[in-house]
Parts: sequence; C-alpha cells; structure tokens
Amino acid sequence: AAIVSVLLAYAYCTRHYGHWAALGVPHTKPTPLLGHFAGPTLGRESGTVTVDTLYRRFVGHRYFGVYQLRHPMLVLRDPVLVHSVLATEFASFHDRVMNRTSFEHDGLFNSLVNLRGDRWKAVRAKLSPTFTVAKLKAMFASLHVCTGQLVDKLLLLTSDGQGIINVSDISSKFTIDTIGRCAFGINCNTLFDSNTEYQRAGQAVFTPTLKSSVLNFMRLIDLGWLVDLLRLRNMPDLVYEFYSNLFQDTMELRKSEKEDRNDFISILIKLRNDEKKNNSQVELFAEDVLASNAFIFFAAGFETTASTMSYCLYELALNQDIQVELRKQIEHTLNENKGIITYDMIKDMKYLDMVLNETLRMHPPGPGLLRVCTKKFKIPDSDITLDIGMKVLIPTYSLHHDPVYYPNPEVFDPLRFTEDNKALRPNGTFLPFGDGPRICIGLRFALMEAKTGLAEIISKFEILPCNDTKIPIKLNPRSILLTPKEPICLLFKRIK
Ligand code: HEM
Repeated sequence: AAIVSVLLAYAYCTRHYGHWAALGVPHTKPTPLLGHFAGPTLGRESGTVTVDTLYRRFVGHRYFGVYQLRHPMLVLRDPVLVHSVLATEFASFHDRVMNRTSFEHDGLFNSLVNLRGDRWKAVRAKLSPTFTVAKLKAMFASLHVCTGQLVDKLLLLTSDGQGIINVSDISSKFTIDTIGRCAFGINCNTLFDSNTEYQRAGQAVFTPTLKSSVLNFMRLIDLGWLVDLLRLRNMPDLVYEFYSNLFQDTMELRKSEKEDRNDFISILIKLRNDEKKNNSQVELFAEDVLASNAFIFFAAGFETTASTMSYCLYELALNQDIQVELRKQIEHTLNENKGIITYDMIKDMKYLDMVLNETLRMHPPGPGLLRVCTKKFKIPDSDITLDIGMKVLIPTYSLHHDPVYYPNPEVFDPLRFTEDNKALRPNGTFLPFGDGPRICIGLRFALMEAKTGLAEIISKFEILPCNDTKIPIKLNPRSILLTPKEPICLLFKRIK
C-alpha cells in the first residue's frame, strides 16, 4: 500500500509535466515534484537566480515554460509581449492571483496587491488620489522632519568624523518613519527609539517562514481547500497583531482630532464614511479592506524604498567618480536654493534621477511581476493560446540585466538613463515599478522620498566601501524581495 501511495502521489504531482512539450513551448526538464523551483523551495538559492539562469538559457526565444511544483507557468522574454500583458492586453491579465486563492479568511489579504477584477478597479480608483502632486507637496514638510532626523542620526554615528554605517538598517528605519509620518500621521521614531517592532513586523511580511512555505506548497498542490478549512494564515501572528493594532490605534486617534490631515488615513476614513452615508449597495470598504490596505501601504512602502536607497549608496561607494559628479550637482542646486531642499528642486535634479534609475535597473527590489490569465489569450505570431488561470511571470531582474538592452549589464552607468538613451530602448525593458494599470501606486512617493534622503546624505557625507562591505552582494534566498544576504555596511565620512 505504501508503494502504491508513493506512486499515486508522484503521478499526481507530475501530471501536468507534459504541458509545455505538448504546446511546443521551450522548457527544461523539471525536477520531479518540485518543478523548476527546487532551489528556492529548499531555501538554497534565490528565486531570482533560478529564473535568471533559465532566462539566459533561452536566448533568442520569446518565452519559455516552467513548472511551479505541479503547475505550468509561462516566463516572458520578449519586451513586446511583456508590454502587451502588462498594459495593452490588460483585460486578459488584470489579476495577480487566481480565483481560488484560499486566502479569503486572512484578515490582511484584501489589499490592492491581491484584489481582483472589478473590486480591484474600484478600490484602486479611490486610493489613487493618495499621492497626487498636490498631496506630495503637502507631505514635504513631514518628509523634511524625517530627513532631518536621518542626518542627525548619521551625525551621531560619525561623531569622530567618520563611522561604519549599516545602511540597510538605517534606510529601513528612515523609510518606516517617513511612511508613518507622511501617510499615517504617526511618529514611529525608529531612528532614535530602540523599539524594533515596526521593522520586525515589516520585514516578516517578505520573509517566508516554514509555515508559509508549507501553506504555499499546499496551495500549489491544490490543497488550498484544506488551508481554508483550517483557517490557516500565511504570515506570523506578530504581523497580524501589529498591523491591526496600528490601524485601530491610528483610527481612534483621528476621531479625537479636529483638523483634517488630508493624508492616506483620512482618505480611508472618508471612503468608509461616504459608503455608510450613502448606504451603498456594494460594500467596497469593509473593515478588512481598510485594514488590509493600511497594512500594504506600510509594508509595501518601506522595505522596497529602503532597499533602493541602500543599493544606491552601495553603488556610489563603489563608483567614486559618479558619487563626486552627483555631489557636485546636488551642491549646485542647493546653493541656488539657499541650502534648502524643496519638492520642485528634487524634481529638477536630473543626474540624481539617472543614478536612481540605474540603481533600480541593477537592483529592482521586486525582481519579478506576476499576472494570471483572466481571459483566453492567443500569443501573437504563435499557435499558443493561454487558458484562464495560467500564470505568467515577467522576469524584471533578467530583463534589466539582458545585454541586448543594457550592454555590460554589470557596470553601473547612470548615462543609460539620459532622455536620448531611454528613447532607444523598447517598452517592457525597465520595470522596477511594474507597468500598466497595476503599476505601483506609491511610485511618486517612493521616488520623492528616496531622492530627498539621498540628496541629504550625499551633500553631507562621503561614502566609501570598508572591510565590512560584501562585494559582490549575495542575495538572501529566503526573501521574495531582492534583499542582500547580509546587510550593506559602508564607511561614512563627514564632509562639513
Ligand atoms: C522604490 C520603492 C518601490 C518599488 C520598487 C515598488 C515596486 C512595486 C512593484 C514592482 C509593484 C507591482 C507592479 C505590477 O505588478 O505591475 C508594486 C505594486 C504596489 N506597490 Fe510598490 N514599490 C515601491 C514603493 C511603494 C510605496 C511607497 C507604496 C505605498 C505607499 C507601494 C504600494 C504598492 C501597492 C499598493 C501596489 C499594488 C498596486 C495594485 O495592484 O494596484 N509601493 N510596487
């Protein structure tokens, strides 16, 4: 009976392994049971490296097939196809997850990232005004407080004129304090307080645990119904407790305030109240949707931006000529504006923009984009039709490192992002924030925040590599973001 059970389990897990061969889609042989993701599943290798190795094998192809455990998934290589899936053919790919997700009982699941179809569209439309230019300008004063604290902290850590700084840690504290103050109106004070709850709860979101890996494994072998039945949740309990308390406390605090802060939380409160007032038939903003979105604005907002800032400082430390040039331009702009950074000034710093884009090219915090086919789609110039439910992966990291679009891809060269050079590349080759209607909602906020923080740092400190700097950076195989295995440490020397 044991042998029969093993054979049956094997047959079940490998049942679809003929899918790509039948369609004539290029692919490599999958590992029995684990498909193409044995390395990441066993925590041996980052998923980014796994996908990139396959991407390089299929030079000259527009796409290739992989198996995520027992399920086929199509990986795109052709930027034209990438752009169709993300933007022009959005009607056929509007969701990231399938219908039967078995996450519905998870109190933090109903955020923009996971919502589907019309519900996503309606919620996205209501939340889009969070980061209009007018709102960003209004947030600038709060951002100033945070950049001021960032500089104070760095001055403290370099009181002898210089010091080794764990930039991964400092950047994530800075971005937590900033999103807290600008979007939630709360003072997290992680830069100066030793309380690390915000950081722990935030980072836990992107770090799979044994439990979440097992649950995802169950979903991938179609045992999601069991996850549902047992009402199991993916993230550690600390995440749920932390974010629901944060959300409740913030909402409570608002009730006692007379002045409207006009930030993200006040948008959420207005949406909820309007719905109640109008007795809306469709309830878009139930408590769980509010809490989920508050959670995602916090969680998706800080580690991604912090990662961008620390990779940028790392590249500037390794490329001193670029650092000098950047400092010259920042100082020039600062001198013209009496030393005070403003929103418009940040927008005008062209070289800073190029440096940041080159950082996001080499080190995109989100190394891949996921879509699920929501309406049958025939791949142009092929005989292949994707069925509803087929997963499509867009390998951002690999496209960003493809020498066809970026010659010498391992060289950090901001000049790739002059207006002329950008115009030479096709759509679908630069996707740090995704593309199309589901592009990152926090893009403008993230860029404003990272640029302001970096401009303050570069104008006041010289950044150098030191013995603690790991070169090259190794990726953490257990993170779904492009997170370094060990924190990035650099030497900061005060300039004035
Ligand atoms: C440098 C910083 C950031 C990077 C690199 C980044 C990257 C991304 C990427 C790649 C996506 C997926 C887009 C797609 O599928 O086409 C995304 C979606 C999203 N991001 Fe960001 N993000 C950043 C900052 C932020 C911030 C600051 C917030 C909020 C305050 C935020 C909130 C979201 C949300 C809610 C979504 C889902 C959007 C939807 O499906 O409608 N992100 N982000």
